Amino acid sequence: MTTLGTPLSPHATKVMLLGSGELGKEVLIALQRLGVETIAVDRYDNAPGQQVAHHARTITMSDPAQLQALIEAERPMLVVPEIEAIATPMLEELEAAGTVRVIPTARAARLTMDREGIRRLAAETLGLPTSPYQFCDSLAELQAAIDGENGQGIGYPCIVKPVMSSSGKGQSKIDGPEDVQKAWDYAMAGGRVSHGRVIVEGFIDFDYEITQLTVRSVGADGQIVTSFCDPIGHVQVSGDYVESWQPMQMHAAALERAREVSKAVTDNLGGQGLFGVELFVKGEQVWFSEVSPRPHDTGLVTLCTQHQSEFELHARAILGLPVDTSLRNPGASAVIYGGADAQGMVFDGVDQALAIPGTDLRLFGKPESFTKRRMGVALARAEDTDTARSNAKLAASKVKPRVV
Ligand SMILES: Nc1ncnc2c1ncn2[C@@H]1O[C@H](COP(=O)(O)OP(=O)(O)OP(=O)(O)O)[C@@H](O)[C@H]1O
Ligand SMILES: NCC(=O)N[C@@H]1O[C@H](COP(=O)([O-])[O-])[C@@H](O)[C@H]1O
Ligand SMILES: [Mg+2]
Repeated sequence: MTTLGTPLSPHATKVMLLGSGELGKEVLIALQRLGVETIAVDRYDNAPGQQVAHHARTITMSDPAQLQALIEAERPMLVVPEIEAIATPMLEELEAAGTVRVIPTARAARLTMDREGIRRLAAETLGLPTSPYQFCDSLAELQAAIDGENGQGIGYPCIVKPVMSSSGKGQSKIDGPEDVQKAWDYAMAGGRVSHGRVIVEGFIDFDYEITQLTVRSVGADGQIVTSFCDPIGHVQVSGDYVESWQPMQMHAAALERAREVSKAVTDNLGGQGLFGVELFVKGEQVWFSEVSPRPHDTGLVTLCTQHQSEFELHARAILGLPVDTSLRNPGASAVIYGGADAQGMVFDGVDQALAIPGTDLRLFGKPESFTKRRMGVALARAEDTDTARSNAKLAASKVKPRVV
Protein backbone atom coordinates (compact mmCIF):
# COMPACT_ATOMS: atom_id res chain seq x y z
CA MET A 1 0.00 0.00 0.00
CA THR A 2 1.25 3.49 -0.81
CA THR A 3 0.49 6.22 1.73
CA LEU A 4 1.33 9.82 0.91
CA GLY A 5 1.72 12.61 3.45
CA THR A 6 0.98 16.32 3.68
CA PRO A 7 3.78 18.57 2.46
CA LEU A 8 5.47 20.83 5.03
CA SER A 9 4.13 18.67 7.89
CA PRO A 10 5.92 16.07 10.02
CA HIS A 11 4.40 13.34 7.85
CA ALA A 12 5.40 14.76 4.48
CA THR A 13 6.52 12.42 1.68
CA LYS A 14 9.77 14.13 0.66
CA VAL A 15 11.41 13.70 -2.74
CA MET A 16 14.69 15.34 -3.82
CA LEU A 17 15.55 15.95 -7.48
CA LEU A 18 19.25 16.09 -8.35
CA GLY A 19 19.10 18.34 -11.39
CA SER A 20 16.13 20.67 -11.88
CA GLY A 21 16.07 21.63 -15.54
CA GLU A 22 13.07 21.49 -17.88
CA LEU A 23 12.57 17.75 -17.38
CA GLY A 24 12.83 17.91 -13.61
CA LYS A 25 10.43 20.85 -13.50
CA GLU A 26 7.66 18.71 -15.02
CA VAL A 27 8.42 15.80 -12.65
CA LEU A 28 8.27 18.23 -9.72
CA ILE A 29 4.89 19.55 -10.87
CA ALA A 30 3.57 15.98 -11.18
CA LEU A 31 4.83 15.20 -7.64
CA GLN A 32 3.33 18.41 -6.25
CA ARG A 33 -0.06 17.39 -7.63
CA LEU A 34 0.12 14.28 -5.44
CA GLY A 35 0.97 16.35 -2.37
CA VAL A 36 4.62 15.36 -2.27
CA GLU A 37 7.09 17.77 -0.60
CA THR A 38 9.78 18.57 -3.15
CA ILE A 39 13.40 19.67 -2.94
CA ALA A 40 14.93 20.91 -6.21
CA VAL A 41 18.72 20.80 -6.43
CA ASP A 42 20.84 22.25 -9.21
CA ARG A 43 24.24 23.80 -9.89
CA TYR A 44 22.85 27.32 -10.28
CA ASP A 45 20.12 29.40 -8.61
CA ASN A 46 16.61 29.71 -10.06
CA ALA A 47 16.88 26.59 -12.23
CA PRO A 48 13.48 25.80 -13.82
CA GLY A 49 12.51 23.15 -11.26
CA GLN A 50 13.66 25.30 -8.35
CA GLN A 51 11.00 27.82 -9.37
CA VAL A 52 8.17 25.35 -8.67
CA ALA A 53 9.51 23.20 -5.79
CA HIS A 54 8.91 23.72 -2.07
CA HIS A 55 12.64 24.04 -1.46
CA ALA A 56 15.56 25.06 -3.68
CA ARG A 57 19.18 24.11 -3.00
CA THR A 58 22.24 25.00 -5.06
CA ILE A 59 25.30 22.75 -4.75
CA THR A 60 27.99 21.10 -6.89
CA MET A 61 26.31 17.71 -7.34
CA SER A 62 29.52 16.09 -8.59
CA ASP A 63 31.16 16.83 -5.21
CA PRO A 64 30.56 13.80 -2.95
CA ALA A 65 30.94 15.76 0.30
CA GLN A 66 28.40 18.41 -0.70
CA LEU A 67 25.98 15.75 -1.92
CA GLN A 68 26.27 13.68 1.26
CA ALA A 69 25.82 16.72 3.50
CA LEU A 70 22.67 17.80 1.67
CA ILE A 71 21.03 14.34 1.63
CA GLU A 72 21.82 13.78 5.30
CA ALA A 73 20.42 17.18 6.22
CA GLU A 74 17.19 16.83 4.19
CA ARG A 75 16.56 13.08 4.63
CA PRO A 76 14.24 12.70 1.61
CA MET A 77 12.41 9.40 1.11
CA LEU A 78 13.60 9.30 -2.52
CA VAL A 79 16.50 10.85 -4.41
CA VAL A 80 15.74 11.27 -8.12
CA PRO A 81 18.73 11.96 -10.41
CA GLU A 82 17.75 14.25 -13.29
CA ILE A 83 21.18 14.75 -14.90
CA GLU A 84 24.24 12.51 -15.34
CA ALA A 85 26.94 14.60 -13.66
CA ILE A 86 26.37 13.52 -10.05
CA ALA A 87 28.75 11.90 -7.53
CA THR A 88 27.05 8.53 -8.05
CA PRO A 89 29.52 6.45 -5.95
CA MET A 90 28.34 8.55 -2.99
CA LEU A 91 24.73 7.73 -3.89
CA GLU A 92 25.68 4.05 -3.86
CA GLU A 93 27.22 4.45 -0.39
CA LEU A 94 24.18 6.24 0.99
CA GLU A 95 21.83 3.68 -0.57
CA ALA A 96 23.87 0.76 0.82
CA ALA A 97 23.80 2.38 4.29
CA GLY A 98 20.00 2.60 4.06
CA THR A 99 20.07 6.42 4.27
CA VAL A 100 18.06 6.91 1.11
CA ARG A 101 16.49 5.18 -1.91
CA VAL A 102 17.85 6.29 -5.26
CA ILE A 103 15.70 6.24 -8.45
CA PRO A 104 15.76 3.86 -10.18
CA THR A 105 18.80 2.51 -8.27
CA ALA A 106 22.17 4.04 -7.38
CA ARG A 107 23.87 1.44 -9.58
CA ALA A 108 21.75 2.48 -12.59
CA ALA A 109 22.67 6.13 -11.96
CA ARG A 110 26.37 5.19 -11.84
CA LEU A 111 26.29 3.02 -14.96
CA THR A 112 24.49 5.63 -17.04
CA MET A 113 26.42 8.70 -15.87
CA ASP A 114 29.29 7.57 -18.05
CA ARG A 115 29.00 6.23 -21.62
CA GLU A 116 31.51 3.49 -20.77
CA GLY A 117 29.42 1.93 -17.99
CA ILE A 118 26.22 1.62 -19.98
CA ARG A 119 27.86 0.71 -23.31
CA ARG A 120 29.89 -2.12 -21.79
CA LEU A 121 26.82 -3.38 -19.94
CA ALA A 122 24.66 -3.36 -23.10
CA ALA A 123 27.20 -4.73 -25.57
CA GLU A 124 29.51 -6.92 -23.48
CA THR A 125 27.30 -8.16 -20.61
CA LEU A 126 23.89 -8.26 -22.29
CA GLY A 127 25.16 -8.93 -25.85
CA LEU A 128 22.87 -6.33 -27.42
CA PRO A 129 23.69 -4.93 -30.87
CA THR A 130 25.44 -1.53 -30.71
CA SER A 131 27.72 0.42 -33.04
CA PRO A 132 31.35 -0.73 -32.92
CA TYR A 133 33.15 1.38 -30.30
CA GLN A 134 36.38 2.01 -28.41
CA PHE A 135 37.37 4.22 -25.49
CA CYS A 136 40.43 6.48 -25.83
CA ASP A 137 42.40 8.73 -23.50
CA SER A 138 44.50 10.67 -26.01
CA LEU A 139 44.52 11.90 -29.58
CA ALA A 140 47.00 9.15 -30.48
CA GLU A 141 44.71 6.48 -29.03
CA LEU A 142 41.78 7.94 -30.94
CA GLN A 143 43.68 7.80 -34.23
CA ALA A 144 44.80 4.24 -33.47
CA ALA A 145 41.22 3.17 -32.67
CA ILE A 146 40.00 4.56 -36.00
CA ASP A 147 42.86 3.04 -38.03
CA GLY A 148 43.20 -0.27 -36.16
CA GLU A 149 45.69 -2.91 -37.21
CA ASN A 150 45.49 -3.94 -40.86
CA GLY A 151 42.53 -1.61 -41.41
CA GLN A 152 40.40 -3.40 -38.79
CA GLY A 153 39.67 -0.20 -36.85
CA ILE A 154 36.42 1.72 -36.39
CA GLY A 155 37.09 3.49 -39.71
CA TYR A 156 35.35 6.52 -41.26
CA PRO A 157 32.81 7.98 -40.79
CA CYS A 158 32.71 7.75 -37.01
CA ILE A 159 31.44 9.77 -34.06
CA VAL A 160 33.46 11.01 -31.09
CA LYS A 161 31.85 11.95 -27.76
CA PRO A 162 33.22 12.76 -24.30
CA VAL A 163 32.36 9.81 -22.01
CA MET A 164 30.59 12.28 -19.74
CA SER A 165 28.37 14.66 -21.67
CA SER A 166 24.77 15.04 -22.79
CA SER A 167 22.63 16.89 -25.34
CA GLY A 168 25.40 16.44 -27.91
CA LYS A 169 27.94 18.58 -26.03
CA GLY A 170 31.46 17.87 -27.32
CA GLN A 171 30.15 15.42 -29.96
CA SER A 172 31.26 15.45 -33.59
CA LYS A 173 31.29 13.32 -36.71
CA ILE A 174 34.62 12.46 -38.29
CA ASP A 175 34.49 11.95 -42.06
CA GLY A 176 38.22 11.58 -42.69
CA PRO A 177 41.73 11.91 -41.16
CA GLU A 178 41.62 15.71 -41.46
CA ASP A 179 38.75 15.88 -38.88
CA VAL A 180 40.36 13.86 -36.08
CA GLN A 181 42.30 16.61 -34.28
CA LYS A 182 39.32 18.99 -34.38
CA ALA A 183 36.97 16.31 -32.99
CA TRP A 184 39.39 15.52 -30.17
CA ASP A 185 39.78 19.20 -29.22
CA TYR A 186 36.01 19.73 -29.34
CA ALA A 187 35.39 16.69 -27.12
CA MET A 188 37.94 17.95 -24.58
CA ALA A 189 36.16 21.31 -24.42
CA GLY A 190 32.62 19.89 -24.30
CA GLY A 191 32.63 17.26 -21.52
CA ARG A 192 30.47 17.98 -18.47
CA VAL A 193 33.16 17.11 -15.95
CA SER A 194 36.79 17.53 -17.00
CA HIS A 195 37.75 14.03 -17.98
CA GLY A 196 40.10 13.28 -20.86
CA ARG A 197 38.27 10.19 -22.07
CA VAL A 198 36.15 9.76 -25.21
CA ILE A 199 34.17 7.05 -26.95
CA VAL A 200 34.60 6.66 -30.69
CA GLU A 201 31.68 4.90 -32.37
CA GLY A 202 31.28 3.58 -35.87
CA PHE A 203 28.63 5.61 -37.71
CA ILE A 204 25.31 3.74 -38.00
CA ASP A 205 23.52 4.58 -41.24
CA PHE A 206 20.04 4.18 -39.73
CA ASP A 207 16.68 4.81 -41.47
CA TYR A 208 15.34 6.53 -38.35
CA GLU A 209 15.88 6.67 -34.59
CA ILE A 210 13.41 6.33 -31.74
CA THR A 211 13.10 6.69 -28.02
CA GLN A 212 11.29 3.76 -26.44
CA LEU A 213 9.91 5.05 -23.14
CA THR A 214 9.79 2.07 -20.79
CA VAL A 215 8.23 2.11 -17.32
CA ARG A 216 8.99 -0.19 -14.40
CA SER A 217 6.16 0.19 -11.91
CA VAL A 218 4.52 -1.83 -9.16
CA GLY A 219 1.64 -3.98 -10.46
CA ALA A 220 -1.53 -5.10 -8.69
CA ASP A 221 0.25 -8.16 -7.25
CA GLY A 222 3.07 -6.05 -5.78
CA GLN A 223 5.55 -7.26 -8.43
CA ILE A 224 7.41 -4.97 -10.85
CA VAL A 225 5.73 -4.77 -14.26
CA THR A 226 7.24 -3.30 -17.43
CA SER A 227 5.08 -1.21 -19.74
CA PHE A 228 5.90 0.58 -22.98
CA CYS A 229 4.77 3.88 -24.44
CA ASP A 230 4.20 4.20 -28.18
CA PRO A 231 7.56 4.81 -29.89
CA ILE A 232 8.77 8.41 -30.30
CA GLY A 233 10.50 9.41 -33.53
CA HIS A 234 12.98 12.29 -33.44
CA VAL A 235 15.45 14.37 -35.38
CA GLN A 236 18.80 15.36 -33.89
CA VAL A 237 21.08 18.14 -35.09
CA SER A 238 24.68 18.20 -33.78
CA GLY A 239 23.74 15.50 -31.25
CA ASP A 240 20.85 17.50 -29.77
CA TYR A 241 17.15 16.85 -30.31
CA VAL A 242 15.28 19.48 -32.33
CA GLU A 243 11.93 17.77 -32.94
CA SER A 244 10.07 14.65 -31.82
CA TRP A 245 6.72 13.03 -32.58
CA GLN A 246 4.59 10.18 -31.31
CA PRO A 247 3.61 7.61 -32.46
CA MET A 248 6.46 6.74 -34.84
CA GLN A 249 5.14 4.26 -37.43
CA MET A 250 7.38 1.21 -37.30
CA HIS A 251 7.62 -2.17 -38.92
CA ALA A 252 6.04 -4.65 -36.45
CA ALA A 253 9.23 -6.74 -36.29
CA ALA A 254 11.39 -3.67 -35.55
CA LEU A 255 9.00 -2.57 -32.80
CA GLU A 256 9.08 -6.01 -31.22
CA ARG A 257 12.88 -6.04 -31.33
CA ALA A 258 13.01 -2.47 -29.89
CA ARG A 259 10.93 -3.62 -26.94
CA GLU A 260 13.03 -6.74 -26.38
CA VAL A 261 16.18 -4.60 -26.25
CA SER A 262 14.49 -2.05 -23.96
CA LYS A 263 13.28 -4.80 -21.63
CA ALA A 264 16.72 -6.40 -21.45
CA VAL A 265 18.44 -3.12 -20.51
CA THR A 266 15.81 -1.92 -18.03
CA ASP A 267 15.52 -5.37 -16.37
CA ASN A 268 19.23 -5.22 -15.69
CA LEU A 269 19.20 -1.63 -14.40
CA GLY A 270 16.23 -2.48 -12.15
CA GLY A 271 14.35 -0.32 -9.65
CA GLN A 272 11.22 1.71 -10.33
CA GLY A 273 10.70 4.60 -12.73
CA LEU A 274 10.60 5.59 -16.38
CA PHE A 275 13.52 5.04 -18.77
CA GLY A 276 14.20 6.52 -22.23
CA VAL A 277 15.84 3.85 -24.38
CA GLU A 278 17.47 5.34 -27.50
CA LEU A 279 17.53 3.02 -30.50
CA PHE A 280 18.62 3.23 -34.14
CA VAL A 281 16.50 1.37 -36.71
CA LYS A 282 17.24 0.20 -40.26
CA GLY A 283 14.62 -2.08 -41.77
CA GLU A 284 14.06 -4.74 -39.12
CA GLN A 285 17.47 -4.18 -37.54
CA VAL A 286 17.68 -2.37 -34.18
CA TRP A 287 20.79 -1.02 -32.42
CA PHE A 288 20.94 0.09 -28.80
CA SER A 289 22.49 3.57 -28.45
CA GLU A 290 22.02 4.66 -24.82
CA VAL A 291 19.41 4.90 -22.05
CA SER A 292 18.32 7.60 -19.61
CA PRO A 293 17.07 6.14 -16.29
CA ARG A 294 14.69 9.12 -16.14
CA PRO A 295 12.40 11.11 -18.46
CA HIS A 296 13.93 11.89 -21.84
CA ASP A 297 14.03 15.23 -23.66
CA THR A 298 12.40 13.76 -26.81
CA GLY A 299 9.60 12.58 -24.49
CA LEU A 300 8.49 16.19 -23.88
CA VAL A 301 6.03 15.37 -26.68
CA THR A 302 4.09 13.14 -24.25
CA LEU A 303 2.86 16.34 -22.55
CA CYS A 304 0.42 16.59 -25.48
CA THR A 305 0.01 12.97 -26.62
CA GLN A 306 -0.51 10.64 -23.64
CA HIS A 307 -3.10 10.41 -20.88
CA GLN A 308 -0.14 10.43 -18.48
CA SER A 309 2.98 12.28 -19.68
CA GLU A 310 6.41 10.69 -19.17
CA PHE A 311 6.79 13.01 -16.16
CA GLU A 312 3.56 11.82 -14.53
CA LEU A 313 4.53 8.23 -15.32
CA HIS A 314 7.90 8.72 -13.60
CA ALA A 315 6.27 10.36 -10.56
CA ARG A 316 3.72 7.56 -10.25
CA ALA A 317 6.18 4.72 -10.84
CA ILE A 318 8.70 5.95 -8.24
CA LEU A 319 5.94 6.33 -5.64
CA GLY A 320 4.71 2.76 -6.26
CA LEU A 321 1.48 3.88 -7.97
CA PRO A 322 -0.18 2.28 -11.03
CA VAL A 323 0.55 3.74 -14.48
CA ASP A 324 -1.26 4.10 -17.81
CA THR A 325 1.08 4.44 -20.80
CA SER A 326 -1.64 4.71 -23.44
CA LEU A 327 -1.58 7.26 -26.26
CA ARG A 328 -4.40 9.84 -26.35
CA ASN A 329 -3.67 11.40 -29.76
CA PRO A 330 -0.77 11.93 -32.17
CA GLY A 331 1.47 14.91 -31.50
CA ALA A 332 4.86 16.54 -31.93
CA SER A 333 7.35 18.82 -30.18
CA ALA A 334 9.82 21.38 -31.58
CA VAL A 335 12.65 23.00 -29.65
CA ILE A 336 13.09 26.72 -29.05
CA TYR A 337 16.76 27.71 -28.64
CA GLY A 338 17.92 30.91 -26.98
CA GLY A 339 19.65 32.15 -30.12
CA ALA A 340 21.90 34.50 -28.09
CA ASP A 341 24.02 34.60 -24.92
CA ALA A 342 22.11 36.80 -22.47
CA GLN A 343 20.42 37.01 -19.06
CA GLY A 344 16.68 37.49 -18.64
CA MET A 345 15.51 37.11 -22.24
CA VAL A 346 11.99 38.04 -23.26
CA PHE A 347 9.93 35.96 -25.71
CA ASP A 348 7.93 37.74 -28.43
CA GLY A 349 5.22 36.11 -30.53
CA VAL A 350 3.79 33.76 -27.91
CA ASP A 351 0.26 34.78 -28.96
CA GLN A 352 1.00 33.97 -32.60
CA ALA A 353 2.42 30.59 -31.67
CA LEU A 354 -0.62 29.65 -29.60
CA ALA A 355 -3.01 30.80 -32.34
CA ILE A 356 -1.97 27.71 -34.35
CA PRO A 357 -4.62 25.02 -33.74
CA GLY A 358 -3.83 22.32 -31.16
CA THR A 359 -0.60 23.91 -29.94
CA ASP A 360 0.83 24.51 -26.49
CA LEU A 361 4.10 25.87 -25.16
CA ARG A 362 6.55 25.37 -22.36
CA LEU A 363 8.94 28.25 -21.63
CA PHE A 364 11.34 26.81 -19.08
CA GLY A 365 12.29 30.05 -17.29
CA LYS A 366 16.07 29.51 -17.45
CA PRO A 367 17.63 32.70 -16.06
CA GLU A 368 20.43 32.71 -18.64
CA SER A 369 20.29 31.97 -22.36
CA PHE A 370 23.02 30.65 -24.65
CA THR A 371 22.81 30.51 -28.43
CA LYS A 372 22.24 26.76 -28.38
CA ARG A 373 20.59 26.45 -24.96
CA ARG A 374 17.10 24.93 -25.03
CA MET A 375 14.81 27.61 -23.56
CA GLY A 376 11.42 26.22 -24.47
CA VAL A 377 9.46 23.78 -26.56
CA ALA A 378 6.36 24.03 -28.74
CA LEU A 379 3.85 21.17 -28.61
CA ALA A 380 1.15 20.28 -31.13
CA ARG A 381 -1.55 17.63 -31.16
CA ALA A 382 -3.25 16.74 -34.43
CA GLU A 383 -5.00 13.97 -36.37
CA ASP A 384 -1.64 12.69 -37.65
CA THR A 385 2.03 13.21 -36.84
CA ASP A 386 2.81 14.98 -40.14
CA THR A 387 0.35 17.77 -39.32
CA ALA A 388 1.51 17.83 -35.70
CA ARG A 389 5.16 18.14 -36.79
CA SER A 390 4.52 21.05 -39.12
CA ASN A 391 2.35 22.84 -36.53
CA ALA A 392 4.89 22.33 -33.75
CA LYS A 393 7.71 23.68 -35.94
CA LEU A 394 5.58 26.62 -37.03
CA ALA A 395 4.65 27.44 -33.43
CA ALA A 396 8.31 27.20 -32.33
CA SER A 397 9.33 29.55 -35.16
CA LYS A 398 6.79 32.17 -34.01
CA VAL A 399 8.41 32.43 -30.58
CA LYS A 400 11.26 34.93 -30.87
CA PRO A 401 13.63 35.18 -27.91
CA ARG A 402 14.90 38.76 -27.57
CA VAL A 403 17.75 40.28 -25.60
CA VAL A 404 16.65 43.29 -23.55
N1 LIG B 1 27.14 5.81 -33.67
C1 LIG B 1 26.27 6.68 -34.19
N2 LIG B 1 25.89 6.56 -35.49
C2 LIG B 1 25.02 7.45 -36.02
N3 LIG B 1 24.49 8.50 -35.36
C3 LIG B 1 24.83 8.66 -34.07
C4 LIG B 1 25.74 7.76 -33.41
N4 LIG B 1 25.91 8.17 -32.14
C5 LIG B 1 25.13 9.27 -32.00
N5 LIG B 1 24.49 9.57 -33.15
C6 LIG B 1 23.55 10.70 -33.36
O1 LIG B 1 23.79 11.70 -32.38
C7 LIG B 1 22.67 11.79 -31.47
C8 LIG B 1 23.13 12.08 -30.07
O2 LIG B 1 23.95 11.01 -29.60
P1 LIG B 1 23.91 10.60 -28.06
O3 LIG B 1 22.52 10.27 -27.69
O4 LIG B 1 24.94 9.56 -27.85
O5 LIG B 1 24.37 11.98 -27.41
P2 LIG B 1 24.01 12.61 -26.02
O6 LIG B 1 24.97 13.72 -25.84
O7 LIG B 1 23.96 11.55 -25.00
O8 LIG B 1 22.58 13.19 -26.22
P3 LIG B 1 21.33 13.21 -25.18
O9 LIG B 1 21.85 13.58 -23.85
O10 LIG B 1 20.45 14.27 -25.79
O11 LIG B 1 20.71 11.86 -25.28
C9 LIG B 1 21.94 10.47 -31.64
O12 LIG B 1 20.59 10.57 -31.24
C10 LIG B 1 22.12 10.23 -33.13
O13 LIG B 1 21.26 11.05 -33.89
N1 LIG C 1 19.49 15.46 -22.96
C1 LIG C 1 19.44 15.68 -21.56
C2 LIG C 1 18.48 16.81 -21.22
O1 LIG C 1 17.77 17.32 -22.06
N2 LIG C 1 18.47 17.21 -19.96
C3 LIG C 1 17.68 18.33 -19.50
O2 LIG C 1 18.39 19.53 -19.71
C4 LIG C 1 18.71 20.14 -18.47
C5 LIG C 1 20.03 20.86 -18.52
O3 LIG C 1 19.86 21.94 -19.38
P1 LIG C 1 20.99 23.09 -19.52
O4 LIG C 1 22.18 22.42 -20.13
O5 LIG C 1 20.33 24.12 -20.40
O6 LIG C 1 21.27 23.61 -18.11
C6 LIG C 1 18.67 19.04 -17.46
O7 LIG C 1 18.49 19.51 -16.13
C7 LIG C 1 17.49 18.23 -17.98
O8 LIG C 1 16.27 18.80 -17.61
MG1 LIG D 1 21.12 10.52 -26.57
